[in-house]
Amino acid sequence: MNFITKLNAAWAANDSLLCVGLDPDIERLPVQFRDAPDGIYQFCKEIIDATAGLACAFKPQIAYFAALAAEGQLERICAYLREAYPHIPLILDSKRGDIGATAKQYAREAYDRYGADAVTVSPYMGSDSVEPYMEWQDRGVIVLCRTSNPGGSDLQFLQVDGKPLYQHVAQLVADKWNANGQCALVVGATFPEEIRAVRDIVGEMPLLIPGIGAQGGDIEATVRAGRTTSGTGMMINSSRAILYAKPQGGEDFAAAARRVAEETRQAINAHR
Ligand SMILES: O=C(O)c1cc(=O)[nH]c(=O)n1[C@@H]1O[C@H](COP(=O)(O)O)[C@@H](O)[C@H]1O
Repeated sequence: MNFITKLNAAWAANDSLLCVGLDPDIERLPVQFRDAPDGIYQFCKEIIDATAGLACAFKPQIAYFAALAAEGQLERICAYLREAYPHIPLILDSKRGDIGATAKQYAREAYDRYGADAVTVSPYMGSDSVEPYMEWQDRGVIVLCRTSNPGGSDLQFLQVDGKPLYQHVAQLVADKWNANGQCALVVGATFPEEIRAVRDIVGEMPLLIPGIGAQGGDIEATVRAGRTTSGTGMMINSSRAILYAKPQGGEDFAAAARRVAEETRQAINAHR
């Protein structure tokens, strides 16, 4: 099953547009996981089990693993996701971008080493830097377009031939790079007007939308701007707000994560 088909099925199966981000910051993990040799894996596994019924995708961010030489634990997390929840897309967030020969190695890393269904990539080195990913025709290529961070405006809002640069990226992906129908775009929830502009350019193409939760993006404005005619079309990511949800009453961290994930899923669904 290819990435887009799997994503469509996951949207329907869990009635969810919520992507759960796996960004395990060692300093914020519950104390029992910090010194354990496989503590990052165990923490993420509990989060995955607590939220799998509520998510349309999981998105591990590679930096949290690579910084601690914990790629082995990321491999185990990906293997666990593929085995226990094969119907939920696994997005490796590594935001790669390099010349073709090197990009091919990054593609092998994402798709073969980690078995990801999709990977995030930067568009700024151009067509030949994303072509190697397209050789894996059943996998997704998620291209940065209008990122959620304030500094994204430095370049992405530059006017080029009468329109902002991020709109050129959306047009290029829709017209050329998406020939196999395997692309998606990243647009931040912190920029709902730009979500709408991108949706107008790309039709039904899926959007990965980080920026709700810890970054303060507005869920209602996001969903209204990004939904497709079928009320889907988005993987709305939340990482820290779910991973480090504050337990209430007798809850543990996983129950708190599940509660916040469910509240987020419902808040999204209220506006589809
Ligand atoms: O590609 C991404 O996932 C991404 C793009 C973007 O524009 N903004 C953004 O925050 N992200 C990622 O989405 C996640 C957001 O995390 P929270 O702010 O904790 O929900 C992090 O893993 C970021 O690296």
